[in-house]
Amino acid sequence: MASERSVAETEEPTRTATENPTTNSVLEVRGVEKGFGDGQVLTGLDLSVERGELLTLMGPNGVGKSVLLSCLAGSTEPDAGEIGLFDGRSPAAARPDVSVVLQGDTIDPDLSGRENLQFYGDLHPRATDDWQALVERLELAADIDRPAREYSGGMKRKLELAIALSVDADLYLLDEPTAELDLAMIQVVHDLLLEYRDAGATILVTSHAPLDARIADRIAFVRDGRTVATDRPTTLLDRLPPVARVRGDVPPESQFLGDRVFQRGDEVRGFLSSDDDLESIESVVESSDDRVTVDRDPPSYTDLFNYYTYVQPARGDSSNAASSESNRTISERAEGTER
Ligand SMILES: Nc1ncnc2c1ncn2[C@@H]1O[C@H](COP(=O)(O)OP(=O)(O)OP(=O)(O)O)[C@@H](O)[C@H]1O
Repeated sequence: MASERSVAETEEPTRTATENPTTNSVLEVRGVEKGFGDGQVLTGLDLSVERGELLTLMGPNGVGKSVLLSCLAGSTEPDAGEIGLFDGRSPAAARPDVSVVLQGDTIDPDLSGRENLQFYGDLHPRATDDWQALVERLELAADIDRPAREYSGGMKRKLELAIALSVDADLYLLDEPTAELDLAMIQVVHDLLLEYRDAGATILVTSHAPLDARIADRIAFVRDGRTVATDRPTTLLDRLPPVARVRGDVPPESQFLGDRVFQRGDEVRGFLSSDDDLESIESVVESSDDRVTVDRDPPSYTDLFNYYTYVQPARGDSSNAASSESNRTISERAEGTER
């Protein structure tokens, strides 16, 4: 039975692996570029994932999250840049210690759920029988002998996740594991990922759902093919410009940073240069109408997503501590050598 615990969007992560100062890097990505034909997808992406942390890679549809994961898994060759896993191994060399789910790329529709699990279990050297408990937790047990072609989108996501998590890996690369899941099942998946993280696994999850920010030790936002911000969720929230909430009227977008406003239910939200801008918004809305309110509101994870996706000018990620080391190659760092 799925947990009934509510998923509060602004709930903060309860356990944070990155508070442990002894962690070290499991995944290093430096200047990765990848294009298809004339279209450039990744344009020099840097990323570092620490041992035992759960990092959520966020960005809008089509920004290149899956392409990056495919590069990390060794399924796609980058055009440029470096990828080092664990002690600087290539994706191909690291494969026995990594468990990967690339969305929509895993399940054989002609096999049942159980046969898919057995097929992938035979392929991976670190596969376990944990899939039986996982399909129970994910409420897939009743459908496990049906052909996968009959599965809904959410059932396929759950089967992919059971395949990935039944491997006793050191690093999990999970492409949008909560896509198409209902809220109760998202909570189950979040609980599972935190359990794996707490047991010592390193997890990289991609997502365009602000809800997935709540389990992240760190979030990395991708925009225009590179990371534009990487930090703990609370740090990123603290760093956001003031958020204005307007109810009862829609002020001009030009009043807000990035000339953007965001509709949420019956309110409009936008970012301000400073709290002083609240007054100028009040001056342009229908302030004689009692139903119109303008106030400052604490930022939510949706605000965080909107800011880094649509408002902040795209630029390199100065907050990614690892990028300050980008002048050293991954192999140099793996060997502990200095330039
Ligand atoms: N094999 C390919 N050939 C050509 N273009 C591709 C290929 N694979 C990905 N792309 C393009 O790369 C871009 C990034 O795709 P990707 O699937 O990585 O996005 P994403 O960030 O994972 O999006 P979503 O959140 O929708 O899953 C898209 O424009 C996509 O069309």
